[in-house]
Amino acid sequence: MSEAPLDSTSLLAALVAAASEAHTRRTWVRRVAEVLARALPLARLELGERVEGTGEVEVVGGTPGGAAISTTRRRLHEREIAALGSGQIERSSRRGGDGRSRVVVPLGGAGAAMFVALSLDPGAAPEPSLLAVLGDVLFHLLRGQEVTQRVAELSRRAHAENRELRGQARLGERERSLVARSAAMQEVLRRIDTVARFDTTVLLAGESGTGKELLAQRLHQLSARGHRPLVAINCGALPASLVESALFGHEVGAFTGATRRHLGVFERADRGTLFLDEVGELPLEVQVKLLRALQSQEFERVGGEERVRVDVRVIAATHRELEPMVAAGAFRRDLFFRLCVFPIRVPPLRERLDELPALVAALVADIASRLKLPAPAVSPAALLRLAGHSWPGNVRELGNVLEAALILGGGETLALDAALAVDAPPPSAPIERLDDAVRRCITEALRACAGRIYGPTGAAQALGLKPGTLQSKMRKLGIDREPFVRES
Ligand SMILES: Nc1ncnc2c1ncn2[C@@H]1O[C@H](COP(=O)(O)OP(=O)(O)OP(=O)(O)O)[C@@H](O)[C@H]1O
Repeated sequence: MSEAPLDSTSLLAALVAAASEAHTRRTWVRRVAEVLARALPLARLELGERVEGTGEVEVVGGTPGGAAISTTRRRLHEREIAALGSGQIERSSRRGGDGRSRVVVPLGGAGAAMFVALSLDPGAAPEPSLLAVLGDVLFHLLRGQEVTQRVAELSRRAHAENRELRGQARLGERERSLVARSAAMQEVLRRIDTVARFDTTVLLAGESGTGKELLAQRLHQLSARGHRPLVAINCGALPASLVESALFGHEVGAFTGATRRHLGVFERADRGTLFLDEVGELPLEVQVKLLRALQSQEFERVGGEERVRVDVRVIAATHRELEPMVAAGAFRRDLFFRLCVFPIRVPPLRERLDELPALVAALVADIASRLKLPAPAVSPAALLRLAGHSWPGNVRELGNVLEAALILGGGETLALDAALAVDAPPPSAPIERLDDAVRRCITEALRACAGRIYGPTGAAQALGLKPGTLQSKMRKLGIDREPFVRES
C-alpha cells in the first residue's frame, strides 16, 4: 500500500525521522529517497561527495523503493561543479531522452563538498524555496549522522579496548617472567629493547614454544604503546573464510550469520600493538589485504565500503621459514619484505641449554605456586636428564614435563622419568618428509652463506655438494637464493 503524499512541513518532519535512524550512507539514501518520493515525482536520488584533490565524486545513489542502491566513483559533472562552487541549486530541465529533469542541491553553501541530486519525472517543478530548505535540512541531518556515527564508533572502540585491557590485566597476573640468561637470548633481548620504542614492524622467527609471544609482550610493554592494548591473533587457528573478518571485522549482513557489526583485531589494537602469530599460515588472498592495511593503516570491514583508519604497530611471528615459502610462491614476497623490517630469530631451547637451570627453577616455582604444591629442589642429576632431551616443543614442552613431574612426584620430588615417558612422542609421530628436510638444510646453508653458492664460503661447500648439484636441487625444490642475499 503506498503512503499518503506529504506537504512541505510533514515532508521535513518525515525526513528528520527517517534520516536520523540511518547508520550508513546507503541506508540514508534509501530512507531519504523513500520520503522524498512521497512529496516529489522522484525517479532517483544521489548523495555525492567530492574526493579531495581529484575532479571526482563518490556517489551513493538509489531509486525510491530502495531495491538498487549503488556506490560509484566518477568525474564531477559540470552542473555539480557549479553547484558546489556557488552554493546555488543547479537545474537541468531535460536530461537524456526520458524528459526527466535533474536538480543538484549543494549541501553546506559555497565551496561545499557534498550535494544531493534529484532526478525528477517530466513536468515536476518543485518550489525553489522548498529545495533550498531541503538542502539545509539534509546538510544538518548528514552532519548529525556523522557525529552520531563517530561517537558510536569511538564508544565501540573504547568498549573493545577496555575488554582487551581487562583481559591483559588478568593475563598479567599469571604471566611468567621471561628467563634469558644465555648469550643467545641476551642478544634477542638486546634487539627487542633497541627496537621497542620505534613503531617499526618486527618479525619474530623461531620454533614453536620458544617464547615468541612472551617476547612480543615485552616489546609492547617497553614501547610507548605499552599502556594501550596488545591484541593477538593466531593466523593459523582460523579457517581461511574467517581470517579476513577476524583481521578487519565485518558489517551486518556481510555473510550468513553476521547479525551484528564486528570489530576486527586491527581496530581493537588501534593506537596499540597487533601481534600476528603464525603469519606464515595466512591464505594468499588475505595476504594482499594485510599488505595494503599495513602500508596505508586503512582497510574496509568485510561487507563494508567505509575506509577505517587505524594507528597500529605490528609484531609478527612465525615458526615456519618464510623465505622458502616466498620462493615456492606460498607467501607474497612484498608482504615478506614489509614484515621483515626488523627480524629477530628466537633460538630453540637446544641452542641455549646453558640457561636450562634458570628456566627450570623459574618454571618449577611458577607451576608449584599455581598448583599450590611445594616447589621441590631440582637436583643436578635431574638437570642432566633434562639437558639430554631434545625438546622439539621447546620451553612449552619443558613446562609441561615439569608440571607432570611435579604432580607425579606429589610435590615432594620431580618424577622426571615418569613424566618424560608420558612426554615421549607416540610411535605415529609425524616424520619429516625428505624434501622438507633437504629444503631446510639448503635454506639454512644459504642463510649462513648469505646466498653465496660457489667458493670456500659458499653453501655448496658447506653442504658437501658440487655447486651444480646444489643448484639443481634448489631448482627442483623451488628455492630462490635472492632473499638470502638481501638478508645479509
Ligand atoms: N624464556 C622464557 N622464560 C620463561 N618462560 C618461557 C620462556 N619462553 C617461553 N616460555 C613459556 O613457554 C610457553 C610458550 O611460550 P610462547 O607462547 O611465548 O611461545 P611461542 O614461541 O609464541 O609459541 P608458538 O609458536 O607455539 O605460539 C609459555 O607458557 C611461556 O610462558
